[in-house]
Amino acid sequence: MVAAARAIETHRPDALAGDAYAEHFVRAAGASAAWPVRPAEVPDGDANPLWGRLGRYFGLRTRVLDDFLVRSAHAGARQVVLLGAGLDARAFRLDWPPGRVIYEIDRDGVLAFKHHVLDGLAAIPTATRRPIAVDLRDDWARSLVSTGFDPTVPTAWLAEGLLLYLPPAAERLLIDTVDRLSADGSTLAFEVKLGTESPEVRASPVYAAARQQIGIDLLALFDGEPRPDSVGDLRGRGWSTAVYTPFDFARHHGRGPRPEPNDALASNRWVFANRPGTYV
Ligand SMILES: C[S@@+](CC[C@H](N)C(=O)[O-])C[C@H]1O[C@@H](n2cnc3c(N)ncnc32)[C@H](O)[C@@H]1O
Repeated sequence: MVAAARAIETHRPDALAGDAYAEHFVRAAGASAAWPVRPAEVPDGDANPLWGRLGRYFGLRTRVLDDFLVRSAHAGARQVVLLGAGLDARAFRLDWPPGRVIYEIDRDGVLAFKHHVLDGLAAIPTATRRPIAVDLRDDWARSLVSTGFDPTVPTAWLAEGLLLYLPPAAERLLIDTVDRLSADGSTLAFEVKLGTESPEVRASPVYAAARQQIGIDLLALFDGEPRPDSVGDLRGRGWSTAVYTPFDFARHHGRGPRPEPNDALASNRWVFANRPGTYV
């Protein structure tokens, strides 16, 4: 779904991010004609709650986190770790400074599908890329370090669209591991949902549209348990943190999504954290 949104974003006249691989992932997944990859294929355009509004949200998120990673790399991060990398093609499409190493962590089946598509396109990474097939509920630090990750140099970490699917114990493990393996000057960005959705929000058009248009119950995918306070945890460990709503960035870029009543996006926060030693 994120890949379809990125494909649509790529072809918007006011695109905030470009991902030429995204539409190939959607097609290879065998998604039916109901899955658009161009703005012209979206029924009702921007008024469509799923591919219009939520799609714009994914486009905005992609751009904001592209900027975060590239800025971190230029500020001194030598390594990038994409946690729950999914079909993120940043290792192929961003202009990395020389010498950067990108680790992509996800489950085996997801990475196998990704490699099948990228190999078919003869895609060439723009940095050294090291995929790691591991479950983030397990001891993934060991796999990361044994693949060459160096905890003594600054790292940029990203958990985009991930924590809302993980059980609280895995989120706590993730924050603890990032803290333990981060040299001074490291950065972390992640997305959280504050609390569980109210009945009004659960009835919002975006969730209904996902069920109707692509047969996916998004709410059923979220982990429903109370979330840990990862921002407070990081602050207690000496990280500086800044928390934004997506609407802050939408305003900055002069486009949607904008807040609306019973908004499924209202509880989303994007968190940027720095380990003292640099400021990105
Ligand atoms: C919504 S996707 C986001 C993917 C990517 N970060 C992006 O924004 O394009 C969530 C990803 O997290 C991965 N994921 C979820 N639970 C995981 C787990 N326990 N271990 C490893 N990966 C996991 C999924 O396989 C999926 O690729």
